[in-house]
Amino acid sequence: MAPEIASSKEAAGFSKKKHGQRQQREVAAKGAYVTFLAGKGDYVKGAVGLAKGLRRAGSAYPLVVAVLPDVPESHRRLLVSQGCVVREIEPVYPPENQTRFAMAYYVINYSKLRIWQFVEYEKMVYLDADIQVFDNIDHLFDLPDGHFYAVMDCFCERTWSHTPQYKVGYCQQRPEGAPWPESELGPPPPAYFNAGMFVHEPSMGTCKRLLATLRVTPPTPFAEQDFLNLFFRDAYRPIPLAYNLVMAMLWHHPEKVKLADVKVVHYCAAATTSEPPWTHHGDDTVMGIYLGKRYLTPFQGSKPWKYTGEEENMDKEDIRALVERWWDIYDDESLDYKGASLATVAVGQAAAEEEAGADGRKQPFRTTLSKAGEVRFVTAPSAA
Ligand SMILES: O=c1ccn([C@@H]2O[C@H](COP(=O)(O)OP(=O)(O)O)[C@@H](O)[C@H]2O)c(=O)[nH]1
Ligand SMILES: OC[C@H]1O[C@H](O[C@@H]2[C@@H](O)[C@H](O)[C@@H](O)[C@H](O)[C@@H]2O)[C@H](O)[C@@H](O)[C@H]1O
Repeated sequence: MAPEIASSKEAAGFSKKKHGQRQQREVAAKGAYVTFLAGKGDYVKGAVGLAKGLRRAGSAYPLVVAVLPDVPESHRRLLVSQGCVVREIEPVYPPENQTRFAMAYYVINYSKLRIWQFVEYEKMVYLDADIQVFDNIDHLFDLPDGHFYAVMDCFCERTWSHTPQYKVGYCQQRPEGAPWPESELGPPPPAYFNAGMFVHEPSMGTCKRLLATLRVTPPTPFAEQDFLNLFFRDAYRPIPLAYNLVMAMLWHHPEKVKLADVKVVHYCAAATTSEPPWTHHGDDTVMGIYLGKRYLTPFQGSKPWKYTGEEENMDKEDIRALVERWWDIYDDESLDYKGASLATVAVGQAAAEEEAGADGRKQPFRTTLSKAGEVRFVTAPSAA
């Protein structure tokens, strides 16, 4: 069955039934921001930073954090203490397939599709946990219904090296650059968005169609981002770069970036290092993909909580300044949630034991690189 393409109305989850639901949901909250959290690692810092950044920007909407079952209780309590609405979601996996994702861990990102189930909200703005909001963007909730809004991505990073665009040097951000070889490859690819930030309308009908279509859609390197671009191809409406500055734009298309106008920064630059990422940073939990001579380490690069400034492109002054701005918000105690503490954050022994694992040791894992691109998870030798 060919993958189903959502119509504009479909994209809004609009259906006759929806109108009925909408009447029933008159009291439904108009909207909420939503992010996604998986695992026991440091992305929780990103979610806390995002909650504080939205507060600093004076947002009127709550932040929902969709957590996979493996997010520890201590991280959930921390998020609640920062005023977040924590909602556990079931993982979503793509059909079995031998595809190699651009990043091995992208397979967990399919679980983002669960946020279409949050039908208590009429409209949601999704933000990756490695995003920070520096200006109020609440006006996005007033965008016309019936479309899928997101910022166009850039094809110039190594993470795109598997694509025909990268091979011919074509990027949608600069179509006047290397022209798309239409005679050889047919029409250029349709506008393609970065799935780290988007405006969508939750609907059970749309969620069911997303999951049913996913079951018959072979996975591709950019995982749920590729899938969402396919499913919402007709409903997609590009919004300005200011709403999701994909970091690589700073060195691939600097002429398109006016930092003073940027409202949302996406710390998503993957970096490459000559040393295996775990030795490079002495951190057993860092994953990496072997590219032949170098390792692609998604977690380093521009992730503020892992930032060293040592990797390729990361030593640029504007990157350093943006990372500092992220930390200024994260460390600002005046931005902590002051509401009724729905839960105290017991980060004491109990939580530490919980995270250390049954045998009391921190459970590191590490990829071992049997050959370029193939990644297997094994226990870190040091912990053996
Ligand atoms: O171990 C992980 C990896 C990813 N994520 C979530 O999945 C999103 C997308 O992953 P990532 O940011 O690494 O993708 P990028 O945009 O950097 O390619 C993150 O922002 C987090 O919200 C997570 O919670 N834990
Ligand atoms: O699972 C696929 C992921 O694909 C995207 O990450 C990529 C993409 O943006 C490339 O264009 C960049 O070159 C790359 O650095 C970046 O990691 C989304 O940001 C992320 O949320 C998630 O959907």
